[in-house]
Amino acid sequence: MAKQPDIELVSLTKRYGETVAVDSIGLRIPAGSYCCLLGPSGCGKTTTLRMIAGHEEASEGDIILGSENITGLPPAARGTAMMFQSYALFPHLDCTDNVAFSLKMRGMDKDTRRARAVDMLKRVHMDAYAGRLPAQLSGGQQQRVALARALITDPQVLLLDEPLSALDPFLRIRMREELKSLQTRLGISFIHVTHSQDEAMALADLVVVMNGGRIEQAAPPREVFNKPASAFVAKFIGGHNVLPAAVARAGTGEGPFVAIRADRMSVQAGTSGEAGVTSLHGVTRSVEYLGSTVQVGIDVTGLETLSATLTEARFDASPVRPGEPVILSWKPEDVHVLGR
Ligand SMILES: Nc1ncnc2c1ncn2[C@@H]1O[C@H](COP(=O)(O)OP(=O)(O)OP(=O)(O)O)[C@@H](O)[C@H]1O
Repeated sequence: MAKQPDIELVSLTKRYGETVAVDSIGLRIPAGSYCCLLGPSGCGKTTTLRMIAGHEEASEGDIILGSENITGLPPAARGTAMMFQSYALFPHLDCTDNVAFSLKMRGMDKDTRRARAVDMLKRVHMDAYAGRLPAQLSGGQQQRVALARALITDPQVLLLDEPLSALDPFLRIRMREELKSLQTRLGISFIHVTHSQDEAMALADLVVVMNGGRIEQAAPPREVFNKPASAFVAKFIGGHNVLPAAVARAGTGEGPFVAIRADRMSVQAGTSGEAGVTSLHGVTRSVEYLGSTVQVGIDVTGLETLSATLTEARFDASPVRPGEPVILSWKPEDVHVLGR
């Protein structure tokens, strides 16, 4: 296989009038990565993706693929392909012709392009449906055809904008696994926009957390979870309590906040004893049974509601009820000082 290229964004910016949708971002995506752009609505994920695809002109900055600056190239000349939502399939064309469409545009003869389309349909396990119209397929099957249609041009980078959002939860997880295995088999980079933390954590080699047009953190999923760079990342990723450093007595001058994983918290009923360096008095607000874990919400005066995620066994050994006073504690080594 030819060496796949890295993709690099250099001071990439997009302005719409007064609105700065993407604010001078810098990012290197190593060849063969599964990269997820993650963030809340309006943070600039889609605009970034569309600039990489060439569907949106950059206001400033560069997009480099391997050694080539592709910033000014038209979409079809970039070596990228965008997977559009399944409803963008042509309703009057069967799966084979939908997938072969861009090859037709490139002037490839009918037999060759249909053979290549069927080959691509095989890769996404849809060759048995090659002669069906999109309306005769389930949502998940349509997604696979849309995927084959994007991959038929042999892109070096596949761009996906919320590809799983229209699917039901069961199918979403199945398609998620298929996307990952397809990316691994093809060995090309996928850049996937999502607002789902779970999706990004499950799929990505590189999670890029965006906020207000900027990149808050770009790192492998475990690093984002265990060492969030900022209070925003810790809160957005979830599973953390963000506390003022002074409250956690961790005021080291490095940042105003600390994060402590919710599954590293202990909860004890009662009020006895002083709140120490690693504990706080609070009142149980909620107890949610989630199957293998129990989520306990705790109100502490002056702070946002904190949470503790306990295994069912730990909870059962020392159960607490809503309204009950509790002591919430943690180990000093579980305190992660946030940079900002
Ligand atoms: N064509 C446009 N004209 C003006 N403003 C735009 C345009 N497209 C996007 N924006 C603005 O740019 C910002 C980033 O939008 P973008 O669609 O990239 O966000 P997003 O993170 O993908 O959000 P979502 O998850 O809701 O799709 C938003 O403030 C949005 O209102």
